[in-house]
Amino acid sequence: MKTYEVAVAAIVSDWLLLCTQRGPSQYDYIAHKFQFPGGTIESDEMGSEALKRALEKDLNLSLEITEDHHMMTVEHQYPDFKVILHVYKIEAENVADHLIDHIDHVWADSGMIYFLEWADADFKVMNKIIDEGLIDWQV
Ligand SMILES: Nc1nc2c([nH]c(=O)n2[C@H]2C[C@H](O)[C@@H](COP(=O)(O)OP(=O)(O)OP(=O)(O)O)O2)c(=O)[nH]1
Repeated sequence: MKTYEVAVAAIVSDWLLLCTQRGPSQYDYIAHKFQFPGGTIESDEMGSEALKRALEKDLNLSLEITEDHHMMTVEHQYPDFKVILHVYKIEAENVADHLIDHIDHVWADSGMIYFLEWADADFKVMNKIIDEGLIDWQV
């Protein structure tokens, strides 16, 4: 079964998390789910390089990302493939994102985050973001 290594970003700005919504997919358990922005790591790339490339391509977002930003790695088995998500934590101000490859996005606080329909692999990451107090409740 195929395994994808994916570099994704937990982008936090002003105590809110950037959550992006995928478009259609051949797999209904992935289609239209919320996810962290990012992309598949090519064989000759570091995760941080793949992530920088994906954010520029998908969000027109240029950010300084190094391996020092690596926060955690999680694995998840979907019915048809496995993903290994390498998660990078990016704290930035005035992030101006422009959706190119997603159908919607939300800057979520810790109250809203669990109301979104996430890709299953992402739940462990969200729990860590909440545990670490990276995002806040907004009134
Ligand atoms: N980007 C991203 N992918 C995720 C997340 N969670 C998760 O299970 N995935 C899965 C969905 C995809 O099957 C796989 C690869 O992600 P990808 O962004 O490269 O997806 P894709 O198949 O649309 O690839 P591409 O055409 O954009 O290159 O990882 C997540 O939080 N962010």
